[in-house]
Amino acid sequence: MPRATIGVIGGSGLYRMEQMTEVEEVKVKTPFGDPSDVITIGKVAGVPMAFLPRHGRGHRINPSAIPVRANIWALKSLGVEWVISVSAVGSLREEIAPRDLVIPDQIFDRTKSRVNSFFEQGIVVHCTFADPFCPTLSKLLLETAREQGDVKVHAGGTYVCMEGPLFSTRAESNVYRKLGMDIIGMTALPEAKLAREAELCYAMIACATDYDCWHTSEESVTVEMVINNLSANIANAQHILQRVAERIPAERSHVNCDCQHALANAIMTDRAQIPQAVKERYSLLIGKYMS
Ligand SMILES: CSC[C@H]1O[C@H](OP(=O)(O)O)[C@H](O)[C@@H]1O
Ligand SMILES: Nc1ncnc2[nH]cnc12
Repeated sequence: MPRATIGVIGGSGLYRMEQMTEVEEVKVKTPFGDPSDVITIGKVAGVPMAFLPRHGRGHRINPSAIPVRANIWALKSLGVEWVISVSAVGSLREEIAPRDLVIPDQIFDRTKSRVNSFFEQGIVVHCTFADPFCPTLSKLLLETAREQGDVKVHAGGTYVCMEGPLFSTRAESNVYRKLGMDIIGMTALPEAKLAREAELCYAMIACATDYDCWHTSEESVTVEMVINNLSANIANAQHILQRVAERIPAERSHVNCDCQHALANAIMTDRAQIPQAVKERYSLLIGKYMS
């Protein structure tokens, strides 16, 4: 299997990495079923990168049905340490206009029916999740995005993750604004949680495509609106991915961030009481903590 330390999860509008060379397609099997699609591994700006479209090519998978555990597990098993999510979002702020980019720093959970953890039975794990995005990777994305010049980039912001697939009501949209949320989407969770449990550094390029439905002088969000604004957004995001690839440290162990040690103090269960079968099932994630 080819390997890469950088993984990109493409959202709405990003189903392939056009600038990737030496491309190989890999089908990864995981204990949690098949990922959303084959993973393409190749080089971007000479740097190995893995790419997975979260809704599958052709946008076949609903936000609530994305096999997120399989996606994150598959990336981890290919050697990925850094995950960049590209996501379409609605704006809940006047100053975040459609086609702007946001590098968010917080998430608020409004999902209802999602599996949020790898760990089911036989082991109890509580990871710290106060800061859901990796500060190191977010800073790199922000600096790189700011060099784009022709696009407005917002530093930080709270992404409210709704269940979907319908967009919000106007009442919900207004409440999110009052609560201090900045952008809205349907996919950051459980992706960010599972990335944390897998000790991956996870950050997001959020592409604002619409003003959701709170804005009194703009039309309420439609898929057509999202698609029209996405093409410009995705072109910008692809440039950023190309530039950031060269800047991501080759050796993550030299970086001062907690993501890579997320399980170090999180496993509650007495090691002697974790069944051998559970240790083996999760060895990709917990193996280094079991000896
Ligand atoms: C097509 S608009 C709604 C859709 O777009 C976003 O997806 P992603 O985060 O994968 O770019 C949003 O979360 C919804 O899934
Ligand atoms: N307004 C919106 N609500 C939820 N997800 C979105 N993705 C893009 N725009 C969105």
